[in-house]
Amino acid sequence: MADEIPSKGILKSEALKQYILETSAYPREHELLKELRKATVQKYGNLSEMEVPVDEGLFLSMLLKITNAKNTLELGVFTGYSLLTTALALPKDGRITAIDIDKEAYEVGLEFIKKAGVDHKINFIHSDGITALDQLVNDNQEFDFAFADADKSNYPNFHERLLKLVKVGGIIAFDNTLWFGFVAEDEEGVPDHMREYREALIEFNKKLALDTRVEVSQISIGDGVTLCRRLI
Ligand SMILES: C[S@@+](CC[C@H](N)C(=O)[O-])C[C@H]1O[C@@H](n2cnc3c(N)ncnc32)[C@H](O)[C@@H]1O
Repeated sequence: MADEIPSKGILKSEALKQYILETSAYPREHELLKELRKATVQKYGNLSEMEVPVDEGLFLSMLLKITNAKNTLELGVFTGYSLLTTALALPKDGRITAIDIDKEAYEVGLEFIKKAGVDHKINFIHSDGITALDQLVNDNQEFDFAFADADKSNYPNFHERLLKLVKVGGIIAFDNTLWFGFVAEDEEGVPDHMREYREALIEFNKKLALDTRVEVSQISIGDGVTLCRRLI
């Protein structure tokens, strides 16, 4: 199929990816995350590649715990793999504001979120990201952590708003910043439907590198997560 998504990852080989998943990630994956992953494949087939991979989920979960995050924001929910991961990682009184234009996909995951007993932590906003973020800025909301995983061409616009919403010292994490490794490949080798985001992410990565308002660390997990710690 022309619009198929390649298998996610930037590792040297598919075998190494499988090694990581089978040795340390799958054995640690919460039962309901496993169920959600299966239900997503069943309903969405190859599009289930949009979910954060299991090893990245474990990384995000640990990051939330070591930073003692309590009030978080998620942009780009899909069926909720990263959302359920976050909800499981946060303390009992933790809160996640989750934004997506696609409510149907969120509802696929909601069943598993409820089964896990963490739905009370979630405030789902069915909206386009920019509109919802502008509203949160107007309402003077403040977050400890934000995970951005919606449309990649909007990352610069999300970033400006997230810098107002995440507290100084808090983390903004941008997913897919190495875009299946395509950011380091010539455009000719990139499937047509993935070129726009490749270009956008190349520009965004350059911008972030020069952005003195944040400390930046490019994590080579999944297909790249960039952590920005707000400095001012
Ligand atoms: C890569 S998926 C998110 C995957 C999710 N984090 C997970 O772990 O399963 C991207 C999601 O962003 C949503 N999206 C894309 N553009 C958006 C926008 N401008 N505003 C809000 N949501 C958007 C899509 O509907 C899709 O569900």
